[in-house]
Amino acid sequence: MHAPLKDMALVCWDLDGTLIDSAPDLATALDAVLAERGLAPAGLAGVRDWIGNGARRLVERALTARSGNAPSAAELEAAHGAFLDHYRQAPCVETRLYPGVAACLRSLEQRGLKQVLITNKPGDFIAPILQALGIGSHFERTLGGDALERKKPDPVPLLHIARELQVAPERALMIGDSRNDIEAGRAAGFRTLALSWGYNHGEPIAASDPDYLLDSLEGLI
Ligand SMILES: O=C(O)COP(=O)(O)O
Ligand SMILES: [Mg+2]
Repeated sequence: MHAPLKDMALVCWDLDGTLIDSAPDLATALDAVLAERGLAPAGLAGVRDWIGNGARRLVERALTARSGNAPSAAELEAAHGAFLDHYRQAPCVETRLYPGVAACLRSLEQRGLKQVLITNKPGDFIAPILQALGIGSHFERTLGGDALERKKPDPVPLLHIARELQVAPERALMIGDSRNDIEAGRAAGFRTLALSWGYNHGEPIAASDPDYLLDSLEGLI
């Protein structure tokens, strides 16, 4: 068995930038919100740099960058609501699985590993996207960014899942594309695996010093 999975019982997957390239549909919704406010689009590049800490932070970063000012609480509230409305209408039009994802999820399941999804994305969007892409059946649990008081990089969601599934932290692996995943995993006492293709606020994920770093999921199968 490959080193990252040795002695593991539980694999916790991040969603955006790890399993799915969701930036195009996020950009469509975000750009609609910006256009309604007379602001220039965020585009794919903006989304890729600003995603990772949940929808509200994505909208806040976009408004701040494109208007030159941080939004007031009321402006942010309204724009966040508008973003969720737009995204809800089309969460999985251009969103795609990254190469090797479906095969990897199948392979790990066949080896008897428990698999769960821990994302900072609002929970309502998880099932429609997983279903549209045909990977929903592989996860014993899914946890959205609004499910608990705290989200990644806080370890709370990871520890919550490990407790629920009765797996010791040292037998759990967090796999993700961003420093939020690696910091959460380390703080939870999990092993950490970073994937190089996702979104990490414009920085190389190696800077977060994960236990393992892969450029392809072939390395896990
Ligand atoms: O910030 C988001 O909404 C995406 O978060 P994720 O990378 O934790 O799936
Ligand atoms: Mg991610």
